[in-house]
Amino acid sequence: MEKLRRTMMFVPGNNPGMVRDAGIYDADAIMFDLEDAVSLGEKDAARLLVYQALKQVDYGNTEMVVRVNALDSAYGRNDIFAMVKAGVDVIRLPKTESAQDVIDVEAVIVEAEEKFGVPVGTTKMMAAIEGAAGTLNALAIAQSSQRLIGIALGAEDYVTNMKTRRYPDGQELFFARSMILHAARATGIAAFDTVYSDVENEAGFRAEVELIHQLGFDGKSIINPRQIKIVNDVYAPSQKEISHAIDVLAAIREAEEKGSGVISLNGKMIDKPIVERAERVMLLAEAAGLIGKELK
Ligand SMILES: CC(C)(COP(=O)(O)OP(=O)(O)OC[C@H]1O[C@@H](n2cnc3c(N)ncnc32)[C@H](O)[C@@H]1OP(=O)(O)O)[C@@H](O)C(=O)NCCC(=O)NCCSC(=O)C[C@@](O)(CC(=O)O)C(=O)O
Ligand SMILES: [Mg+2]
Repeated sequence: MEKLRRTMMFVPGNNPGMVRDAGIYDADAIMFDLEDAVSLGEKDAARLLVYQALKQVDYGNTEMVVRVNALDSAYGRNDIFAMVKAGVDVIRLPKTESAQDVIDVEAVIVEAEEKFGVPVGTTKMMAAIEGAAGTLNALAIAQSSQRLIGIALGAEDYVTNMKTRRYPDGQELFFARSMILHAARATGIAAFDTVYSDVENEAGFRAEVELIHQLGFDGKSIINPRQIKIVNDVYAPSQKEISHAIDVLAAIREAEEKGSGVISLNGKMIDKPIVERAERVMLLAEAAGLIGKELK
């Protein structure tokens, strides 16, 4: 079954209080950051803090992601070794520019898995695209490893690279968002939108979430627990969508029982993509607490 990742919450890896309590807010994924949220002087301490947290703190079933430093920095290799040893679920590469960036990081992950007796292939990856080169190479990046669960936009770095800034309507991100979405969908992996840095602007944040939901993103990187409910609200299906999904799934079950290939509901033909959408509506409805498992 598809794993829901509506929210991936960045948690600065050098903040002991935030790292310790990150699990209480019910983000779909927690993303400890060892890269840009951590100053150079704190890199080693942050790596140790995140390592200890992954080993000792109970984050329940929440997916644990760590954004490591780039491999060509003084920290990337040590970050990867420590996180693999700690049993992290997903390693996020920052500022991915090419398929080779992913292949290089994967090689270090394999080394670390072998060294620490972690079954090879266990550690998943995601790649953040944060500039023009990565955007143009999005498809090759998405195709570069079986370990990739998804690709993500990093808009703050992206707009800097593009010599612009972020605007309320997000026009400046349209090409990158489209490239990332198409690359993800073409390869069957997930697409994650970028952070919204103005935490106090809830209306602006909601408008951005509505836009990326409409475009088809699986979810969004976030930076503050207050952003979780807004994302979950926007991604929750309406009662009308849920009722329709229930009818679609009932119709397909009935058709299967009768051995019929063609299904119609209220005079409209129901085909595979409609059934797939109905299943996803039910998954999102269950995650939003709008239905019980028995209705799925
Ligand atoms: C923004 C702010 C300072 C606001 O602080 P405030 O104090 O006003 O927050 P409040 O709401 O008052 O906090 C209420 C309670 O929640 C706790 N709490 C808050 N935030 C929490 C959190 N994140 N994790 C766990 N706990 C948290 C807090 O400790 C308090 O707990 P308590 O005291 O117990 O009540 C704070 O949120 C924060 O630091 N965020 C993370 C920033 C960060 O990680 N940036 C790097 C990643 S982006 C990047 O690099 C760009 C990118 O690369 C991205 C891409 O690639 O997509 C690109 O290029 O675009
Ligand atoms: Mg960035």
